[in-house]
Amino acid sequence: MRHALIAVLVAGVAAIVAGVVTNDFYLRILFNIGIYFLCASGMNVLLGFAGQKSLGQAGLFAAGAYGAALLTTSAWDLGPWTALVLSTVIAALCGVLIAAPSLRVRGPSLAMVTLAFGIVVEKVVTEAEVFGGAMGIYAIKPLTFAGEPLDMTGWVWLVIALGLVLHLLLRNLLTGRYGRAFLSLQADEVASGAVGVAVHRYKVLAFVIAAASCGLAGALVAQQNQYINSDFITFNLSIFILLLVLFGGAGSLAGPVLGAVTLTVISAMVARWAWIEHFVQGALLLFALYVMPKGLAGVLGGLFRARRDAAPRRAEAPAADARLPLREAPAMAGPLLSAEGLNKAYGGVRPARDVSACLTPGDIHALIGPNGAGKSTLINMLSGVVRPDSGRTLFRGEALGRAAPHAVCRRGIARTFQNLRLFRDLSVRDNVLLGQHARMRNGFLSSLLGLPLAWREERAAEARVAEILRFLGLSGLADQPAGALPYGLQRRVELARALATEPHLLLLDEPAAGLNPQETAELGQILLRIRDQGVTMLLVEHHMDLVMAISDHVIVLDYGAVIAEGAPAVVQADPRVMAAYLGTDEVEPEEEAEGRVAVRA
Ligand SMILES: Nc1ncnc2c1ncn2[C@@H]1O[C@H](COP(=O)(O)OP(=O)(O)OP(=O)(O)O)[C@@H](O)[C@H]1O
Repeated sequence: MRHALIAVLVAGVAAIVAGVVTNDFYLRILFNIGIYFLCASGMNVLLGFAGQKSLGQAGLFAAGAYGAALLTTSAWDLGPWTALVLSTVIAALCGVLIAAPSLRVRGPSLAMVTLAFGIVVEKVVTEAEVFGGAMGIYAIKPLTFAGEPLDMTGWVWLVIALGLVLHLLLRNLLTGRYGRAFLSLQADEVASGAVGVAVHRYKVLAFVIAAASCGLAGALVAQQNQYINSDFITFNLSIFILLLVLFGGAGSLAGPVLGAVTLTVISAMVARWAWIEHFVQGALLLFALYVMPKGLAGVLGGLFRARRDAAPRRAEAPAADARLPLREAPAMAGPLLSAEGLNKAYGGVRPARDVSACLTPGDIHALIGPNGAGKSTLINMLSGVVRPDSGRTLFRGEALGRAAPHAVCRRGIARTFQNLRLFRDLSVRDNVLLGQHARMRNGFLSSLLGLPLAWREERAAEARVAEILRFLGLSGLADQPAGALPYGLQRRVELARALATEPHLLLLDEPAAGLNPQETAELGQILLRIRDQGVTMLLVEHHMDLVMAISDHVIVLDYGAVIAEGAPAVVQADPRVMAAYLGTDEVEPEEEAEGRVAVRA
């Protein structure tokens, strides 16, 4: 509520200023601030939250502007308000178009593709007859109120009102489930999919939001000016929109307003010297990138934030009475998971050769084998990160097929990674809340509108996360950035995040890697408690003491094939296992006869 009140207050003050000012030049500056704020708000979702770099926003601005122009001047002859809505929708659809490459390319390549989109649109609107060529389109219908076209003050009030509504809607969206999902995309797409975020869908959504807000701004500009031509649609505009977000503070809710106000005023001040305007923009971009990586919002936030006491960096003892949240599921007979004849080859390397395995529910299964045996590859195939070349996996009796990682997670398989994949800049709580992503029922509209369902789901997820943190002794660290914790605790946070998906099956890829002996022993106790609460586990581990102490069933891989499996003691005594670990094909007959073969890591 406090945030909403401040936003209403700022908008109210701006509206009063607009009501008092009579000078058309100043009113136009206020109008431009509103227009750039709309562009920056959407772009902030795309760049600041989802981390997708787009240099083609001018093309989306054009989609809105020319959409409004054509809809009100051509044979359609629609009313200006209808045209405003439809042109925003057209721009949003164009957003889907430029989102498509983002599903295949990333980083600089994506920036290049979006840049090309902007250039193509610029050329098309300059050359094509339907867009009026270089002359553009005239006599666009302006918006009206009570039958009268809006005057300049009316236009400013309108953009303030639209800006306020957009800000409050995006604030609802970004402070909950959707905002966390966007941030997870920016941090690590693989981990994002593994916690149940539909990576492609969320990328497209971020592009659509940015496109719709830019298109809305474009349509408003066309309707206010009552004409549009290709001079509006320049590469410079795309850079300016990017700069608005970077300078204001990417990923901050206050960033767009700070960027829009500062840069519009600076632009207006230097506008009379066109050559200086571009120079100033370039200099500001460099300044923002090098001196204030978090933009103005970051600088101001640093000034006003009270100094925090040195944060505790130690976990407390796990709470014995804490209960993990578990998903309801009908009881089933038979194995929880069975892999049948899985094969995978990377060129000449074959990390999976006809691998079959059966995981009974309620047990800790260990997957061991020498380095390069194919353990991680098997975990990757079971979690949807890697597609097997052949074979199939049945989970709870149903084939996993070619399910993507987020879909596998939704079915009840969670995982951790050999090389930690935490969302390092997010707090421990947010990391674990991301684990709850697929368990929450609030969709896009209820989140955007801040409906009670969204609040209820958020509160319920927070309560479940608090219980998981208690279970693992991490409650005192909930507000710490995950990346700032000692390594052993980061491993525990990753485990907490996986548990928050409420899995039936937990795949743990070397959870004890990098832990000291005491931490390894504590981990063993935690895994036993997790099993006792009903979660089945498949554990890849090199620490044989841990494996032998806690596993109910051990599978041994060598050169991508299962060479032994069974109870720990049986596997320990298997000569083939010994041979695999020692790198020999032979085992001394008397050793085998005496059962003296021990597995060593
Ligand atoms: N994406 C890939 N491209 C090419 N080769 C790969 C790929 N992923 C794995 N491999 C190869 O497959 C083999 C098995 O790798 P994998 O990581 O599954 O083994 P591992 O048993 O988990 O090993 P470690 O215990 O060292 O982690 C290795 O030779 C590895 O180099």
